[in-house]
Amino acid sequence: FSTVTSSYPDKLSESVRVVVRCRPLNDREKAVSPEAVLSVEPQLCQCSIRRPGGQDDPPKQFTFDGLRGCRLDSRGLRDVTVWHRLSRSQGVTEGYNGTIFAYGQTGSGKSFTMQGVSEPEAQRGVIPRAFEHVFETIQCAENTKFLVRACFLEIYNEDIRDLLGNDTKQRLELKEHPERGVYVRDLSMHTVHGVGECERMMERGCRNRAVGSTLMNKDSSRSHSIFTLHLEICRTGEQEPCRKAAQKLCS
Ligand SMILES: Nc1ncnc2c1ncn2[C@@H]1O[C@H](COP(=O)(O)OP(=O)(O)OP(=O)(O)O)[C@@H](O)[C@H]1O
Repeated sequence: FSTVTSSYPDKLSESVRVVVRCRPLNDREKAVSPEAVLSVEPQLCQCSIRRPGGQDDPPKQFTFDGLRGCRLDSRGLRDVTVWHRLSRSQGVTEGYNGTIFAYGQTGSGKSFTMQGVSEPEAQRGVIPRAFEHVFETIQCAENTKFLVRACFLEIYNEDIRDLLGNDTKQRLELKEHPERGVYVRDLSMHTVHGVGECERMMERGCRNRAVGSTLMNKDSSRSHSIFTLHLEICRTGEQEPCRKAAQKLCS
């Protein structure tokens, strides 16, 4: 995607960036009201919402750091760039902490956006793209050693569970340490060496997630999950201490 230009800037002074994704109407929504009330202008990162039936009312307009529409045609390719860059934009391999999380009502496409599907390429999620980015960067890095460890937890009804632990039903405690900050006690950590290992852990953890059903989404997850990659970055032959950074991927 690197040759495709995008209005989504590479370097922003803001530490928080908001990218909006609009999903196509599903069959239930089309049956209720086939009228499209949302229009998007990805180049301007703007979307407009019209009141249903209010043809004469001016639409409400919103601007974000990036925007991806529903279509996956040739123009959609440019929109994919936004997604691709989002998953690459976090500087975890340079020692900066980062979080990517999806926010929206049930059925809006949070899991689909974060996890996605392997085919077509354009529908791959932010999480697999972020795995690739981290390990591609590690492979290309010179004079630097990396230790990568993963953990995966679920928050469901205020309870925290370790999706990769020996006992995935056990409730874990949230603690705070003056140097470490907020952490989950007894959360298991797993050393990972590549994208395949991360994907297998993700699959294993997802099988242990609580899945419910809502009127708006028959596969509703009803819970939040956080997959974290913890990196230790050591420059070989230098005296400076190793840096630590974490990339959190939430859905
Ligand atoms: N961009 C998209 N294109 C096509 N289908 C989509 C898209 N986004 C979501 N969907 C479909 O919409 C349904 C709901 O998506 P998803 O499960 O990701 O929602 P969610 O926001 O995670 O919901 P919940 O909070 O209830 O878990 C799924 O069947 C998914 O395949």
